[in-house]
Amino acid sequence: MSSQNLVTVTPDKDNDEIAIVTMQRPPVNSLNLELLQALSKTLDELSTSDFRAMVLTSASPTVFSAGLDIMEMYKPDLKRAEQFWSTLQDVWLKLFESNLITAAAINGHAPAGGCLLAMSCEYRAMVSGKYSIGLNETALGIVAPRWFMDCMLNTISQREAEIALTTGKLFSVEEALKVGLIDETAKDKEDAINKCLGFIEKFESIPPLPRSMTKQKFRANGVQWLKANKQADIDEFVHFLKFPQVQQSLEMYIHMLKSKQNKSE
Ligand SMILES: CCCC/C=C\CC(=O)SCCNC(=O)CCNC(=O)[C@H](O)C(C)(C)COP(=O)(O)OP(=O)(O)OC[C@H]1O[C@@H](n2cnc3c(N)ncnc32)[C@H](O)[C@@H]1OP(=O)(O)O
Repeated sequence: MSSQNLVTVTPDKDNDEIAIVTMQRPPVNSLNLELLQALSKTLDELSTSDFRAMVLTSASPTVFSAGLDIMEMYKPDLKRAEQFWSTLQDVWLKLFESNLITAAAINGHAPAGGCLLAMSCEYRAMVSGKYSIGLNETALGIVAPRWFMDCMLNTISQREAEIALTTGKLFSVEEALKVGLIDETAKDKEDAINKCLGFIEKFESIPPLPRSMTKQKFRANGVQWLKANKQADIDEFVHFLKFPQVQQSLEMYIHMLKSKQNKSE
């Protein structure tokens, strides 16, 4: 699939000022460099378009996004790893600080980087079912960067976030609702999108500029560190990938994912 098709933008059928942004990198929307580049380009285009709001969702029936593509971190080409991390930083900054009203229709699992994308939006509706969401990095033997943590702190309490991150917790849909990691549950993807549209409707009579400036002021503390330390953060990521223990943990995790699949065959 060409990178152009990895993300589609469709106007909502009843309101052409709302973009439905769909990630479609089968099977699980894992965020590789190309998907991140497509997201970054889409966010640039949306920021200068007539759209005033976006709903982020996925074309997969059971996965919103499986997070970062582990193959980008396992035995990586270091130049590509730098570009990969820098693009992830850009996607996060563009989405977290977007002028648009942003909502996530989470139609399946959203671990790690998938949770980051959802948390970067202003509102989250998640389809009920045996899905999970959270920052599970420690369970993989890796450490979430501090801007992932800052992003979670914009959503849930410091105490809940610290326990969740240190234990690598993946929340069930009910648990996520209870701690405020998601705002509402939905019966299916269509219902999740409708709930996002309901959230967007709240701003019907609010002028866009003061709205987005207010949002950005609330979010300024979270982005300040990354903006001041972009290159140091890239260097730390690349340095971290060079540790044999990190590569070993990733290798074990990849085997676990593959053997999980063999078992269910
Ligand atoms: C300093 C570093 C900081 C890093 C910060 C962030 C880190 C991350 O985001 S790391 C990624 C964390 N993600 C996960 O832990 C999720 C892993 N995946 C799953 O748990 C399941 O795949 C999921 C629940 C999302 C979906 O389950 P299923 O629908 O049952 O699918 P499969 O598990 O069978 O997967 C299908 C296929 O996709 C491959 N896969 C899954 N996730 C990833 C991934 N994140 N990266 C790359 N590839 C992934 C999986 O191995 C299967 O591949 P095949 O065997 O080749 O079909």
